[in-house]
Amino acid sequence: MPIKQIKLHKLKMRLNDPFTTSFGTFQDKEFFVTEAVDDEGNRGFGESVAFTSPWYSEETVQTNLHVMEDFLIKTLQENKIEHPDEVSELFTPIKRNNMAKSALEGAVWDLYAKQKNISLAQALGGKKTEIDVGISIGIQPTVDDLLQTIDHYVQKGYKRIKIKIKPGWDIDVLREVRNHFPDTPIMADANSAYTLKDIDHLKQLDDLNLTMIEQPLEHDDIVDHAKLQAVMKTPICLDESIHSLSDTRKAIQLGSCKIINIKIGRVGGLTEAKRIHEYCKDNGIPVWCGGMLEAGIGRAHNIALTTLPQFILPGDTAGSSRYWERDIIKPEVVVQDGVINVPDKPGIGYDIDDEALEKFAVDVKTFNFN
Ligand SMILES: O=C(O)CCC(=O)C1=CC=C[C@@H](O)[C@@H]1C(=O)O
Ligand SMILES: [Mg+2]
Repeated sequence: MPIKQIKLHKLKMRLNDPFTTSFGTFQDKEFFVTEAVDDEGNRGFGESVAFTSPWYSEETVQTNLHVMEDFLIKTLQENKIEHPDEVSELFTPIKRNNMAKSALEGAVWDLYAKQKNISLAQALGGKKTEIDVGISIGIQPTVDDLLQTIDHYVQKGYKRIKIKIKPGWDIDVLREVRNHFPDTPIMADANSAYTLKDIDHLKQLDDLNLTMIEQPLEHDDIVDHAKLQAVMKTPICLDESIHSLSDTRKAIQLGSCKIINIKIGRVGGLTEAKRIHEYCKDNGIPVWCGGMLEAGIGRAHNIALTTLPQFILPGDTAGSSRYWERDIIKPEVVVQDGVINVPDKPGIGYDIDDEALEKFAVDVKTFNFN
């Protein structure tokens, strides 16, 4: 699948609304659309997910650019790739920087699927033709705002509601939510806002029939989470702690969690995401596909991954309009009654809106291959 050229389109897009988590609030999103072109003119696309500040992980838009242009693209230029699974192997000597790796690997996967004239879902081995999705709601100004926002999305049929929590905005708020929505699948994402000192406080969550509590403790912990899971009925789901199949194996063996949130960028790409999926399937661990407020290309990759069988819980892949007035793909991702129909066109299955790509681009770098 010889690549002739890689392009890094740096985009800046404004979210419809500010997004608040236990770390803070932002509304402008900068990221890279990666483009891999072959000598037949096929174009494969990926999308980076690191934010402009290192609050979710150690990576940022700037570190992604540095590692892609100074290391990863060189590695792709120096090696002939026959299958996208080879990319993560080639990138192994470069430590961590998973989001940079994933952004480029995603473009290679999309290019490969287009060259084979199959959908990305088929290339990954996925069989589902539609996927159930939930929605993630950032921290709201008041409980009433939260209840109204939840009601809006429950009426739209989203299959699960994810609520951000942090000390001072947790048990009472969730109790209020549960009173208003007694039968709706509800989960909470703490983004590492608690420690084991909060163990008794967190155990109150067990009365609220949550589907899970996501990443309650430190962003790189699996030992304390095992201690917490041992005394909590509510399943713990790990997000930030899981960067690889190796982390997954250790977390499952230690009993640190009962559910894994797989984010393609966080684990270094689709090949590693597939490996984590297979391990969880073999060990009876449900997985779901997390989100990083992606634009349409990242959303399309998440949809393709979610067609694999162990993605049995609704993920965070909402419709494009959840975040964007205008997306960079055509058609946009649409959710109907909490369901997305998986596109069966070659590759990611959505066309790139080149006009939108140009409109939101603040810089484009081109790397030619010999
Ligand atoms: O992309 C989406 O719709 C979900 C986004 C989301 O919930 C998150 C994105 C990034 C960090 C966190 O705030 C949170 C998460 O941890 O899953
Ligand atoms: Mg999370």
